[in-house]
Amino acid sequence: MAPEPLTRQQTDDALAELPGWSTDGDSISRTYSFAKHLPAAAMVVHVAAIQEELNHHSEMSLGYNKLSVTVNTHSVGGQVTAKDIELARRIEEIAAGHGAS
Ligand SMILES: C[C@H](O)[C@H](O)[C@H]1CNC2=NC(N)=NC(=O)C2=N1
Repeated sequence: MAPEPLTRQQTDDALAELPGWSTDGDSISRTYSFAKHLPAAAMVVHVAAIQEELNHHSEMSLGYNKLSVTVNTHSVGGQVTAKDIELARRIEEIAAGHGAS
């Protein structure tokens, strides 16, 4: 069953518990910074593994020492759902271990 889209208020409330994450109303995103490139690249692989586990996938953009993650739920036409919040929480759990800030 497709997840229900969150209201903007529900999204804002959820993001209040996820510092650094923001929304434009259509997706949620965060950019992480690293001391150098390889830790950023390693986090991409770790996030990809989590995404496969959840069967929910973000857009990731890797720079020299930055990783940007943006996610919404395709199955409801590109809106924010609890699946996106769950993925963000899971990414937050591993971020510090990769030296991300
Ligand atoms: C068939 C498969 O379950 C779907 O395509 C999954 C895969 N990953 C997904 N990721 C995201 N972000 N939204 C989806 O609706 C989605 N659906």
